[in-house]
Amino acid sequence: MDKSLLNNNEYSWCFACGKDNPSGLHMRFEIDDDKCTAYFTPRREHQSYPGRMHGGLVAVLLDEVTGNYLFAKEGKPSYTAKIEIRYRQPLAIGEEVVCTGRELKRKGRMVEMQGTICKKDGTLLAECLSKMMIVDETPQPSRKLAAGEGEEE
Ligand SMILES: CCCCCCCCCC(=O)SCCNC(=O)CCNC(=O)[C@H](O)C(C)(C)COP(=O)(O)OP(=O)(O)OC[C@H]1O[C@@H](n2cnc3c(N)ncnc32)[C@H](O)[C@@H]1OP(=O)(O)O
Repeated sequence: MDKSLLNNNEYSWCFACGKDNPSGLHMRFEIDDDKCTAYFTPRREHQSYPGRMHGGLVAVLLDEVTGNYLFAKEGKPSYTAKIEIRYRQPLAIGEEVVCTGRELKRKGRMVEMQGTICKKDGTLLAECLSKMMIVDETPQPSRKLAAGEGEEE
């Protein structure tokens, strides 16, 4: 993959992985031939009921680790068209988890992905099956965001 893509300012505000997003999760990834891996420790601000990560944010982890695999492999964006999640056990606040995204199969631009989140001992906490549509968008040229851009008045 062209690593400059990840430094492109157009992508650096992604809620899950953008380095410039102060409210984001700041996920980081390792890309192998057949999978993408991310390590993440939920913090208190990610909580729903006491001690457990919000389910919507668990979905973000799964969506991102699968989407990032394709982003790295294809060098262009893919949009989530469908995602189905099985929440098996809570993600505990303060306990690191391992997120993994893999491609299952593809037909044309539509790719079926599998995502998992496990404890470090391998216990499965959550998993997803998703469909992602690869789009033929050339990444936008990198540009410096003007101060305050994207913020509400
Ligand atoms: C910074 C780096 C970050 C990297 C990681 C990112 C991870 C996060 C990803 C996201 O958050 S993406 C944002 C959330 N998702 C969206 O905003 C997607 C919104 N939906 C769309 O934009 C469009 O619906 C979509 C691009 C998914 C598809 O539109 P298209 O115009 O390209 O396709 P079209 O609707 O013409 O359908 C093409 C084919 O796909 C099929 N299809 C479309 N959606 C489907 C679906 N959901 N399930 C099954 N099939 C589907 C459709 O039936 C059709 O089949 P046929 O070719 O056989 O006719």
